[in-house]
Amino acid sequence: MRVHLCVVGRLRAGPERALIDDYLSRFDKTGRALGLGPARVVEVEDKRGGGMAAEAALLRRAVPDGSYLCILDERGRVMDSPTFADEIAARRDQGRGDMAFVIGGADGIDPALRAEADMALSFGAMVWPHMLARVMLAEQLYRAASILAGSPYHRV
Ligand SMILES: C[S@@+](CC[C@H](N)C(=O)[O-])C[C@H]1O[C@@H](n2cnc3c(N)ncnc32)[C@H](O)[C@@H]1O
Repeated sequence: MRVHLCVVGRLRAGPERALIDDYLSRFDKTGRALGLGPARVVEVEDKRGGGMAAEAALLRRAVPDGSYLCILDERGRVMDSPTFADEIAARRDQGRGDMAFVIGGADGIDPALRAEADMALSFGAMVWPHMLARVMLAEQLYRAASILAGSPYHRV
């Protein structure tokens, strides 16, 4: 199952980008034997200032048809890492070819796109900057693959 991180805004080279690349390449390596991956990041940017609706149009184009769509939103469902891993495994086992995660920009995700999502995932009630949300998602994807592989990366 391919994994797409569809995000608003371009992230320049720097520590956040290095972490994302590292976690996603670890996810790809660990996930290969599990039928997970590869993961890719698609950055969209609306340069005309069209706001959330314009960003939503770009994000919809970035999400492959038939994807299981999970938006990231502080009002979404909070879950522990093993449950997140189970969610991903369940989509794979349902035969989904693609799972897409959407992270919004400074204004968040357009309500119409939010309503189209199959799931809303929260990293807690606090609002995080989008670049940190990307790093956290990349790490949780790697953690999920490690849990499913039975490797000792995740310890409670
Ligand atoms: C700076 S936040 C935007 C917050 C915006 N004020 C709003 O009302 O949604 C940018 C993006 O990061 C993600 N994000 C931020 N905090 C989050 C959290 N606690 N859980 C999940 N995603 C989060 C969301 O995708 C959000 O659209």
